[in-house]
Amino acid sequence: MKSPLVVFDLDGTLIDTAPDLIASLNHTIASLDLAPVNYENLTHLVGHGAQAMIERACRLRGHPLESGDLPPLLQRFIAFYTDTMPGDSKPFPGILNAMDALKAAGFGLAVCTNKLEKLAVTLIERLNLTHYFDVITGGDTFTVRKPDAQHLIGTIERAGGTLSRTVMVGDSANDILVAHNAGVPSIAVPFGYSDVGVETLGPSRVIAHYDELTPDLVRGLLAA
Ligand SMILES: O=C(O)COP(=O)(O)O
Ligand SMILES: [Mg+2]
Repeated sequence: MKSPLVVFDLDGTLIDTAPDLIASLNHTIASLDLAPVNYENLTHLVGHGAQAMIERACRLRGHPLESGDLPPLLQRFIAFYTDTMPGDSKPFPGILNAMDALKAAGFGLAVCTNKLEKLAVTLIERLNLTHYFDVITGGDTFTVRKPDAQHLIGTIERAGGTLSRTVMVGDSANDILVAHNAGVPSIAVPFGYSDVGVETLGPSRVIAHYDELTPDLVRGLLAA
């Protein structure tokens, strides 16, 4: 039987990236003379990748984008974010111990994020976390992204895992939805960037701290 696989979302789940996402977004929209956004705004903006984040921020600031506006803004975002990474971004409390314990128990670990793959890989590299993961897939790795089941299914395939032995961990609607769509159990964390309470998203479990993310919890969800 294949080892269990735990697939993590990135922004708001593995890593607290909010300060750098906000700074990069504000650097980007400043070029249009738009007022900055804050953490409260971010929960409505993040989760669908950089393009959607920029489009939503511009709309929020009363400047809906026209076709052709986006590419230079996206380049500006990517350049600034790449230059500043890892910035103030850091792994959430307890996640490294939890991943160490999962790996020691023989579990595979993977990342399935709607962040652009290159940005996700670079951030994880600069935080020296690359060795934890069998695979990192982003919002542009496949032709579809979360909440489309194929993003998670493709991630599991690349990690050498199997659908019936996988649990998804995330902070937002797209993570719980992608797990539901792929038919795998999900664990929600309440400290990320969801604009609604994560318990309302229908996860299999909510954990308040990564101390709770043990091999036994994952085995229990897989057995249920
Ligand atoms: O960057 C985003 O918009 C989403 O990132 P996430 O899927 O890792 O939460
Ligand atoms: Mg997230």
